[in-house]
Amino acid sequence: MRIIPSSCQGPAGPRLPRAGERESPPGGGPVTPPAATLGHMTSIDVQDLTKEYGTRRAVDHLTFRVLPGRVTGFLGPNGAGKSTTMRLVLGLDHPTSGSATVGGRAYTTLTRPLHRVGALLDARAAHGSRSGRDHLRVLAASHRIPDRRVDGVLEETGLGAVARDRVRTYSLGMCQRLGIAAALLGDPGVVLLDEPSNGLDPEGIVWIRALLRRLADEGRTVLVSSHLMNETAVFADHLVVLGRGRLLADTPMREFIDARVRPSVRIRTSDAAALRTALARHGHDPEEHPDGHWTVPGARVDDIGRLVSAAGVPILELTADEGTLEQAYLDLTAAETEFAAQPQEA
Ligand SMILES: Nc1ncnc2c1ncn2[C@@H]1O[C@H](COP(=O)(O)OP(=O)(O)OP(=O)(O)O)[C@@H](O)[C@H]1O
Repeated sequence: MRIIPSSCQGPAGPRLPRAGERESPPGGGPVTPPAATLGHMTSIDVQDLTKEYGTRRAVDHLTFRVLPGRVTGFLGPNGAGKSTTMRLVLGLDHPTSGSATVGGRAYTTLTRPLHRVGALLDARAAHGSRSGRDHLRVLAASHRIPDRRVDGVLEETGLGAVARDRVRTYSLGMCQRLGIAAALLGDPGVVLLDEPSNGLDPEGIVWIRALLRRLADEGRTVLVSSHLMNETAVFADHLVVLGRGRLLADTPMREFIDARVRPSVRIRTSDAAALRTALARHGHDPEEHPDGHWTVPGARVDDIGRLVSAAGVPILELTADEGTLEQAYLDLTAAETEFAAQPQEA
């Protein structure tokens, strides 16, 4: 969900159930314990989840689990169903079939939901005529959260200095920070963020990386959608990838890349003939590039370093190219991209 507002005003964002609206668990089940005692009860479970809008299937028999203690990156091309899945987890939409639960319970049945799940879906949700602080105070009051927590999350998200300014004067990055502050207000064990880096400046990007890492290290369940591959590669431990509403991958980050991108070694030399001869002698088939550097596909940097050194080849640069998340992601989703350019007709 990419959003480019000129202020935080815009269509009303999703309204989370208020404390007074809580429902008893179906069948009179146990009351939800406070966040501090949740432990293993914070996983998100998506089970055979399907959502159709008319004839359009946005989510298609999706099954995956998001576990605590790690940051899970939620990836997929435009229209893949990421936001719809998040909305279904948050009870903001009803599934056509299947289920999405948090700690084994549907979101709408949670007692003190803001203490269990914090979410940023739409940074424009805040009312522009209120100050950032008042926006959070209203939210806090409706969930019986003390005002001191409001000041805590304002400081934590770097909004302390602008807390009393009207939200309509906020930049997109400030709106994102306010949305994240709202998500953290109840100190929840589960955090869902839809493109939190959108609009953040470089300092904000570094800040969100550290925040996500801390939330995971504290044992929380963290699900973060993003279109920024380089960013996701930095903050995510695990990936869930969708394509056309279906699950394409549910795997640790490193395994995802290693399974799809063959590592190679990059070399620059002042003696190309000597390099080629030395590599060919050991069965390598290097590729020359227009800017003068060479790559050795499927090789390890230690092995190549040793053999070119033994052969006396002058080396200007020698680096391991381990493959990027972007390369692996594009390889996986190439056939899935809904809005990929159509082949031009002759
Ligand atoms: N309320 C709705 N009514 C009709 N169709 C919808 C609705 N919400 C989503 N869709 C459709 O469902 C599909 C999945 O959309 P969704 O927003 O979940 O994808 P996404 O992966 O979050 O995309 P993006 O990365 O562009 O934000 C799209 O085809 C979208 O047009």
